[in-house]
Order: sequence, then structure tokens, then C-alpha cells
Amino acid sequence: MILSDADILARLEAGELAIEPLDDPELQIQPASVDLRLGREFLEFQRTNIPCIHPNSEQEVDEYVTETIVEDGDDFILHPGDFVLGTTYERVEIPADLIAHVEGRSSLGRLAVVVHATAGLCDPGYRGQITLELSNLGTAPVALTPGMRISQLTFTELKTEAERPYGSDRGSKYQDQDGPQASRIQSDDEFGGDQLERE
Ligand SMILES: Nc1ccn([C@H]2C[C@H](O)[C@@H](COP(=O)(O)OP(=O)(O)OP(=O)(O)O)O2)c(=O)n1
Repeated sequence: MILSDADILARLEAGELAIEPLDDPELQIQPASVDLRLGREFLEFQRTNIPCIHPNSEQEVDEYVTETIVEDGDDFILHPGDFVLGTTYERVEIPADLIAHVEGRSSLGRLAVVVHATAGLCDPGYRGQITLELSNLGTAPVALTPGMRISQLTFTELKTEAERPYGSDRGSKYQDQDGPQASRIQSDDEFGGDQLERE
């Protein structure tokens, strides 16, 4: 079941879901979702001389990424074809019996701005800001202003609570993330890795 505005409000009031700061609930809580605002930090990807990025190389991933912080009154210009990581301004805490989906807003979609290129699921138990995978599929640069409502979260109730919510597992590498977080896929190896068995 997807939560309605009344369900979301009841959860927030009961302290069973946190979205903070929710400065303007009347504006941000939509009929079945909550609009989240854009933070001021961005991670941009550099053109690189190395032949390719190996996802399991922390050094290659880190060298590829630079941070930009947008000052008050400034915008972040997202150029056609760009892919950058942004962050929600709000921090969320998802309880063990909900999952949240990060969705774009139609008004930005109509300007060809896509808010999550691939991954859009916040696990039961997840706490932290949400990293946004921002891209511009259009032909004109688009100015993104920190504080603008950029994405929306919908919530789906699970039939039963997750037995091992996000954060209880050693692999929960994005728990409590603050600001945009580059891929930490390299730490999958520390946690046992994703290896195919040799025949
Ligand atoms: N656009 C998104 C999607 C997810 N998340 C956060 C909330 C999720 O609960 C957490 C982990 O997401 P995934 O399970 O999709 O990521 P991984 O499988 O790569 O990470 P892990 O191994 O930690 O589960 O990241 C985020 O900040 N921004």
C-alpha cells in the first residue's frame, strides 16, 4: 500500500518516519508523496586520462570526482549531457516497515532534468540525506537553485517489517550519509564481494 498525505502526516506526527527539516509541510506534502529540496553540494565527474574507471578502485573513483559547493544566491548549471551527484537538503529516517522511492518532479522532467538515473530506492531502516543522480537529457543548460523542490519521495508499506533493515547489516555503506556520496562499490569486496564461484 502506498501512503497518502494523511498516512504520511500521521507517521511523521507519531515519530515513525522522519523528514527533516520539513519547513513547509503544506507545500511539501503532496497527495501521496513528499517534495524534497536540493542541497548546495554537488559531485562532478572529470574527464579522465585513464582508460576506464574500475568500480572496485577507490582511488580511481575518488580521482574522478570533484566537489562544488554553491554559495547563497548562486545556481548550479546542469549542462546538456551532464551527470552529477547532488543531495537532498532534508535528511530522512525510514522505518523498518516502509520503503521509499525517489522520483523526479514532472515540472523538472518537462525541462529534461532527470533526478535519478538508475537507483531510486531507500531501504527500510535507511537514515541520511539522499544522493540524487542528476542528468540533463535536453539541449539547453538548466539552472538548479539550492532549496528548490527537486524530487519527491513516495512510501510503500511492507507486509511485515524488514528483519534486517538497512544499517543492521555490515554492507550498509551509505547509512547516515551527509551530502552527496560517490560510489562506495569498492567496499563490497570488504564485505565478502560479489564473486562468481569458479567452476
Ligand atoms: N538515489 C538514491 C538511492 C538510494 N540512496 C540511499 C538509500 C538506500 O537505502 C541506500 C542504498 O541504496 P542501494 O541498496 O540501492 O545501494 P547499494 O546496493 O549499492 O548499497 P548497499 O550495498 O549499501 O545496499 O542508498 C540514496 O542516497 N540515493
